[in-house]
Amino acid sequence: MKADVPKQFLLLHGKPILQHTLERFLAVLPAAQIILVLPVREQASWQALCEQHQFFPGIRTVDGGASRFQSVRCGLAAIPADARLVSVHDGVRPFIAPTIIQHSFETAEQAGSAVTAVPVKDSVRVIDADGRSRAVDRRLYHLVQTPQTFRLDWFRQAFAVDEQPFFTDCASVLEFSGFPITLIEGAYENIKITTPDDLR
Ligand SMILES: C[C@](O)(CO)[C@H](O)COP(=O)(O)O
Repeated sequence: MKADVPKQFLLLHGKPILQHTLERFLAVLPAAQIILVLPVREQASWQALCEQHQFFPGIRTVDGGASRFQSVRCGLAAIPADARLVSVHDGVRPFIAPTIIQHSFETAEQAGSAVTAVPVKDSVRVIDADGRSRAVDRRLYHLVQTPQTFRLDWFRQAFAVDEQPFFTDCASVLEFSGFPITLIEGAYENIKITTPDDLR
């Protein structure tokens, strides 16, 4: 992001991006237990931001790990044993629609998993080992987003494996253990704020 502060703490309309994201979930699921996973070095800054913006959501915050997989595991350890579903969302996806959050939980309740995704709109080319590119059928591809919601028992079993280099999201972790992945319709505006142009 080329900023001095972590991107989830940058202000959007005067509020930290992370606050926007959490407010979306709190509005849809007021009774859900939200666990915020943050790197240990960011915990104090987040508390300071909450004070500054008078944002006291009463949610549990835990220290993350060295990778996305390890951080999700840290969050998982804080989930009560009697919970049925777990949903993982990127803190930097503040434009998540309430309807998608609801649909994600409803689908996971029925199917065991609900992974938000949108069809690819542009043409797609794959770069082969020899450096040449070739066109592929874009109808075969979806762009994966969050939330990603799962049965908690599947999730715990899947996250007990050793971390693999191709784990880029929770869906790839559950798929590795053989659990079926059900896609639900996401939204193009549900962007992951990653680079300065995303913020604009
Ligand atoms: C989970 C995700 O948002 C799906 O597109 C993405 O894989 C997260 O990637 P990151 O590198 O952990 O931000």
